[in-house]
This record gives sequence, C-alpha cells and structure tokens, in this order.
Amino acid sequence: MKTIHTQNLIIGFGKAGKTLAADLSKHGQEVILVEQNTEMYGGTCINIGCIPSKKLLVEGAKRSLENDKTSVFQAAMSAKNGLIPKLRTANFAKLDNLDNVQVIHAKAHFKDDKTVILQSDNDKTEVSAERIFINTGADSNRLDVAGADGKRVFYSTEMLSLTERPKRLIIVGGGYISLEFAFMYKQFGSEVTILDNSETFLPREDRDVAEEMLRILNSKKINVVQNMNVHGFVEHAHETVVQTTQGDFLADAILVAVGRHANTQGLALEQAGIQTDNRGFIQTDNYLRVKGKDHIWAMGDVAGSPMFTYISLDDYRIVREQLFGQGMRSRDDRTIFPTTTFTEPPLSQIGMTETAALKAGRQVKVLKMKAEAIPKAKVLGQTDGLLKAIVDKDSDEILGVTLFCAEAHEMINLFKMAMDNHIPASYLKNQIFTHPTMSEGLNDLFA
Ligand SMILES: Cc1cc2nc3c(=O)[nH]c(=O)nc-3n(C[C@H](O)[C@H](O)[C@H](O)COP(=O)(O)OP(=O)(O)OC[C@H]3O[C@@H](n4cnc5c(N)ncnc54)[C@H](O)[C@@H]3O)c2cc1C
Ligand SMILES: NC(=O)c1ccc[n+]([C@@H]2O[C@H](COP(=O)([O-])OP(=O)(O)OC[C@H]3O[C@@H](n4cnc5c(N)ncnc54)[C@H](O)[C@@H]3O)[C@@H](O)[C@H]2O)c1
Repeated sequence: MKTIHTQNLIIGFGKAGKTLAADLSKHGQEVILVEQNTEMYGGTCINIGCIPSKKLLVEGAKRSLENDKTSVFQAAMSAKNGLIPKLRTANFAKLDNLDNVQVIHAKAHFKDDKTVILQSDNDKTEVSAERIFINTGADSNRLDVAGADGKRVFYSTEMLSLTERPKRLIIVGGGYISLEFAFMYKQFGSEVTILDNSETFLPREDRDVAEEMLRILNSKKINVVQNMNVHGFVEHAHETVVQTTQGDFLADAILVAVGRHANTQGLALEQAGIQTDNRGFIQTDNYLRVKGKDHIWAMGDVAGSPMFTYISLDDYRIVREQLFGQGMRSRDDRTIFPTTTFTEPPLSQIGMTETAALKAGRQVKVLKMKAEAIPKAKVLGQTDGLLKAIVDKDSDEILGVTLFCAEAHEMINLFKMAMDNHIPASYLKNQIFTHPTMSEGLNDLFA
C-alpha cells in the first residue's frame, strides 16, 4: 500500500469540494481530491441533478407542439447526452490542469481522524492529511416495500437516462423531483400520476399557491393522489402494478422521489470519531467544522445543508473565509435564500410565506396578483400562476415573496438582494424596470 501526505484532502467532487480545490491551489496549497466514480467528476449537479434535468425540461418545452412524442423524447435525451460528458470533461480538466491538485479515482474511507484510505479496483493508498473536507453529497431514499427492486422501479438518476419513453409514469413523492419530472415526462407525452403520502399538497406553500399548482397540474392531465401509501410493486410481463392504500395503479415506469439521504455509507466515520445526527447527516458547527475536530469540515448535502447546488457553493464560502479570510461567515448568514421548483411556470420562493408570517405573529399586508395581469405573460403565452408578497404592516419590510409565474426563477434573485439590504416594499412600487418583462409586474404587485 502506497502512503502519501497532503496538506488538504477533499473527499467527493461536489460543488463545494471542487470550488475549494481550485481556491486552495490558487493559494499555493497542495490538494488531493478523491472521487469514487469517474462518471461523477463534477458532482451530482452536472451529472445526475440540476443540469441534465433542466436540459431535458428545456428540450421538451422547445418541441412541445410536436405530436411525435417519441421523437421529442429521443431528441431531448440525445441533446442531454451530448451536453453532460462535455461538462464533466471540462470540470475534470479545470482541476487536473492545476499543478498542485491531484484528482484520484477511488473510494475513500477513514482509518482515523488524520488518515484516509483510498481504495480503487487495483490499488490502495493511505493518505495522511493536515485538513480533510468531506463533500460526498446525498443519494435517493429507497422505498422499503415488496417489489421495490423491480425492473420498472427507478430513481431520478435512471429517469434521466431512460432509453424508452414510458406510456404511463407513476411518481411516488410530491416534492421537487416529483414535480419537475412530472412536467418533464408530460412533455414527452407520458400519462403522469403523482402519488404522495402527505395529507397536504406542497405543505410548505400557502394554500392559494398550492391550489394554483394543483389546478395547472390537473389542466395538463397530471393526476395527483394525496394521503396514500405504497404497499408494494407487482411486476407483470408488460406492466407493473403499484399497490397503494388507495387502490392499484398500472405503470410502465415508476419514479421513486421521496427525499435524499447523506452519502456516508462506507466512509467509516466512526473510525475518525465523526458523528452523524438522527437523520444521518454529519454533525458540524455553524462554521461547518465537524463536531470535536478542528481540522475536518463537512460541506454540502452530506453536512445537512439544504440540498441545493448554490447552498453547497455557499458552504464553500463559509470554509474559505476560515482558511483565507476573517472566518466570520457562517450558516447564520443565510437565514433567507431563494428556491425554485422548475415547473411550468416555475415556482420560486424566498423568506416567509403568508402562513409562516401569521404563525410568527407578524402583522402583515398580503400583496397578490395573477400572472395574467402582466403584459409579458401574454406575450409569452404563459399566463398561469400568481405573485405574492408578504410585507410588514408597520415597517414596510419585505418578509417574503412567492413568484409562481414565467421567469420567476430569474426574478426571485432580485429579492435576495432587496431583503438582505432591507430595501422597503415601497421601493419596488416605483423601481424602473425594462419593458416588456415579467419583472415590471412587480410595480403593480407592490403598488
Ligand atoms: C434530479 C435532481 C435535480 C436537482 N436539481 C437541482 C436544481 O435545479 N437546483 C439546485 O440547486 N439543486 C438541485 N439538486 C440538488 C443538487 O444537485 C445537490 O444539492 C448538490 O449537487 C449537492 O452537491 P454536494 O456538493 O453536496 O455534493 P455532490 O455534487 O453530490 O458530490 C458528491 C460526490 O462525492 C462522491 N462520493 C461519495 N462518497 C464518496 C467516497 N466515499 N469516496 C469518494 N467519493 C465519494 C460522489 O460520487 C459525488 O460525486 C438536484 C438534485 C437532483 C437529484
Ligand atoms: N429545483 C431544485 O432546486 C431541486 C430540484 C430537485 C431536487 N432538489 C433537491 O433535492 C432534494 C430531494 O428531492 P425530492 O423530491 O426527493 O425530496 P423532497 O423532500 O422535495 O420531496 C419528497 C416528497 O416525498 C414525499 N414522500 C416521502 N415519503 C413518501 C412515501 N413513502 N410515499 C409517498 N410519498 C412520500 C414527501 O411527502 C414529499 O412530498 C430536494 O429536497 C431539494 O433540496 C432541488
């Protein structure tokens, strides 16, 4: 077994890890970044997450008026298959081209809190490191029911690379992945049914927003069944029966999208004395330092940070500030951040919903308008949805915004800046916007 020493060992080629590797190198530090899967160079986002899913959504939308849905599906898959390897190669080259960064293809596990074993097919290397950064991401939760290992039961990764378009798609779960894949496969002409076990559809959203999403889903003939549990899957020659508390459903493909868990299996965290919380995420302080270990950090999904690429990037910023700055940045600095579910239209949110503000005892003004009132929505032919802002009655402070309309995913970022800088609601009422844009609708929303 080879033994090497490095200043910095990064486990996992995720967003935080790859950005930190480049930064450490820029500062003259030597880095080993270990990734277990060559098909994952660049991490979840570019290979099996955000980018391939959005590429398929965009390609499907481009050809939404075409009747031959099999060819729409094939063209979208082929466009996605063309893009992803290029991004992966570029991500690898970006680090590999740096003199003091070494990317090693191996699976890492801890020997102790200063030593990590890198195990590849035919090689084993022991690395002792001054600093260790864990950025191993998350993986799909499995359904523990009979038949869940059947050939038509898939998770998001497989659904991004199906070779045959399913005529009937059942999606188990009613969150981000469920909704985005429901719209995606609807564009490919599949009959889509969402089976969710929660009593309330989109529980984090206000009811008017959830009802509008439900209306849009139904108008597209995407069926949503709430409050049900899957008992099992029974595989037949040409279809699979999904057995639930609300009867049987027939499917050509099933997507299970019921959340994701930390990728810590096989890391042998216990050998390094690294603890996980009751949900399996690595326990850190607000500066992402692993509990009780001054030289080990965890970043991104595995650290229990909200599962978004831009939050993993922000985790990198928190660590960067400790290594090269004043060390002041922490998780407390991002109490509010925007989110978007890439449906049609996209659903974007920041800060408090109306329900959350009232629950917190705030005295609020609720500003609300339909997307169809915005001229650009008519130009785009995308008049579904609504916009909502929650404003403190006395101080005029913007407490939260929900944009469920065309271009919402771009517009919501404006509110991160406005809210961080305490720009009052009245400012938006008179802000000059270009025309015709969806953003100009904010003049009316805040009027
Ligand atoms: C289908 C889907 C769509 C998504 N869409 C969006 C979106 O639109 N916007 C958004 O912001 N977020 C989205 N997300 C979430 C986002 O992709 C993740 O939150 C983000 O990529 C997590 O990055 P990370 O830095 O934690 O690690 P990851 O990018 O997950 O990287 C972890 C890496 O570590 C490697 N690894 C694991 N264990 C080991 C080991 N023992 N040794 C060596 N290597 C190891 C893994 O192979 C992996 O490459 C989506 C996720 C999915 C699944
Ligand atoms: N646009 C984006 O930013 C984006 C897109 C995709 C994924 N993501 C990230 O990835 C994470 C994982 O996505 P996800 O959709 O798997 O999780 P999620 O937490 O968003 O949704 C899980 C859903 O599954 C349901 N559920 C749980 N157990 C169930 C069961 N046994 N039967 C039926 N339904 C069940 C829940 O009620 C919930 O509706 C998200 O939380 C998000 O952070 C982000």
